[in-house]
Amino acid sequence: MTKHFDVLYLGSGHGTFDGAIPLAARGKQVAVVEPDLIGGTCPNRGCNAKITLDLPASLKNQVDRFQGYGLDGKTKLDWGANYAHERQVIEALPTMIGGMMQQAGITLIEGRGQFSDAHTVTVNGATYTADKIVIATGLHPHQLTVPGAELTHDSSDFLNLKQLPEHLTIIGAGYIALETASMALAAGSQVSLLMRGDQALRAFYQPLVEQLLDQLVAQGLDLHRNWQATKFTAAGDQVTITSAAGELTTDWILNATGRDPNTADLGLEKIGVNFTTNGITVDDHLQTSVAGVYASGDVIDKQQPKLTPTAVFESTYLMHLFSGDTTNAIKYPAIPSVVFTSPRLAQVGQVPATPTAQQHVNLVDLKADWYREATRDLTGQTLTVTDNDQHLIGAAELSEQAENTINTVLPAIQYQLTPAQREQLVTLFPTIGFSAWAAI
Ligand SMILES: Cc1cc2nc3c(=O)[nH]c(=O)nc-3n(C[C@H](O)[C@H](O)[C@H](O)COP(=O)(O)OP(=O)(O)OC[C@H]3O[C@@H](n4cnc5c(N)ncnc54)[C@H](O)[C@@H]3O)c2cc1C
Ligand SMILES: NC(=O)c1ccc[n+]([C@@H]2O[C@H](COP(=O)([O-])OP(=O)(O)OC[C@H]3O[C@@H](n4cnc5c(N)ncnc54)[C@H](O)[C@@H]3O)[C@@H](O)[C@H]2O)c1
Repeated sequence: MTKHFDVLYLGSGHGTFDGAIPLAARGKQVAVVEPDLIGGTCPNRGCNAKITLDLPASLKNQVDRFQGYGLDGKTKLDWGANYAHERQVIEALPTMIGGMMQQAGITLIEGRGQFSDAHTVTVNGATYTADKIVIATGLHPHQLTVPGAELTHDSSDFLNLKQLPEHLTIIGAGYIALETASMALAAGSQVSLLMRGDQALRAFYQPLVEQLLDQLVAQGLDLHRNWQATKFTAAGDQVTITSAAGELTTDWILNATGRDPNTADLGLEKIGVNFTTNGITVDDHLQTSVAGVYASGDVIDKQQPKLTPTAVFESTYLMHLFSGDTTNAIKYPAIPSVVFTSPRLAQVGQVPATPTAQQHVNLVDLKADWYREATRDLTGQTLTVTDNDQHLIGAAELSEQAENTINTVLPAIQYQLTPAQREQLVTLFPTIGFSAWAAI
């Protein structure tokens, strides 16, 4: 017998569960289809796994900076123990998230979903119908097409390494490439990073990106610009990478050249859901080209960064839409982003390469703040961008605590606080929050 639901989600990541759980708790009949680990990329092979491995790496760098300033004796990162801790932290997450869904009354269906019509999905031969179906199938690592590409590895493979290679080579210059380089350098690997062009982290404020690259090079990064791999060849236990610029032989290669939307084999063409190579096309209510079929999270073709906070915001919006709380179009807030390198690079809002007459840019050295002297965090900068009425409209920072600076100033941007209103918000002293608030 075909089971019918109010809402059925394809995928169980943040694009689904942050909205699906409260939706089911409000009495809607909800189903979630998932072929893999419950919770999707972020908990299992993304944010949570990565940050657990990174925290000791960034802490090690902080301890190193305090040598001769109150600490005596450098520390060593034990990758095997770091990996074991990562597993301990993340292994329980699928059961925890699945338990929260079941407790709310959600039916979990194991398997890969495929549309047979706009209201019907088949999973392992069984048929399920729903008034509304949400496609939240996320992304998968981009595959290189040059000969020998099967000799490279993806970010999940890296997060599962019990032991780091002596010489790691990373292809790409985005989030995953730089975060992995930062961790591996702290763990003592030799790291080469091959940039296809001349710019890393294209969406970020480039003067700060260049400072970040300088700092990683100072930590030992072997950085090659304009170096495009044309071939990979096995060389004993190693792999040789060929490019027009020369050859490089290495122990292990991370392909960090981006992630592509999971739009294949869903039956989208059959039911008429439009999509591009960047994801599923949606309107301002996250509805696809087919009535009753929605999309949420990374799989959407959008301008906003494909991050967990964006996926959480979208799944929560859909929960309100499906519950009848709103009929309004989605209105995205200022969405912050951070690269978890050491130092971190974080930003939010407008960070113009060439400011207009309405954008006033102020770039200040961390050194100007006494608290950064106390934290031995002295080499980055803080960027603030204000409009003609002194509202904060953008901010960025390169520092070990940049994520906390940007989190602190978010309300000033989102609610367009005036200088007088900002004065009414008093932060703890001495903290990074105080420094951040003082900077705006
Ligand atoms: C290494 C790495 C580190 C990251 N670090 C951060 C970070 O620090 N901060 C941050 O904000 N973001 C980070 N991200 C991005 C973040 O993980 C994603 O933005 C987030 O997971 C998006 O959630 P989602 O639900 O849209 O997709 P996913 O979490 O990818 O979930 C999609 C789910 O759909 C399932 N699925 C696929 N096809 C089907 C089908 N046919 N039927 C049913 N289910 C299907 C998949 O198995 C998957 O579980 C990171 C990503 C990676 C890869
Ligand atoms: N801290 C975070 O929030 C975080 C961390 C990791 C991943 N993520 C998310 O995961 C996703 C994927 O991250 P990513 O770093 O793989 O993608 P990305 O888009 O950030 O970077 C891809 C990089 O690969 C390069 N590239 C593309 N094709 C190439 C080729 N053929 N040869 C060489 N270089 C090539 C690009 O120029 C770019 O530098 C993003 O959506 C990102 O938002 C976020």
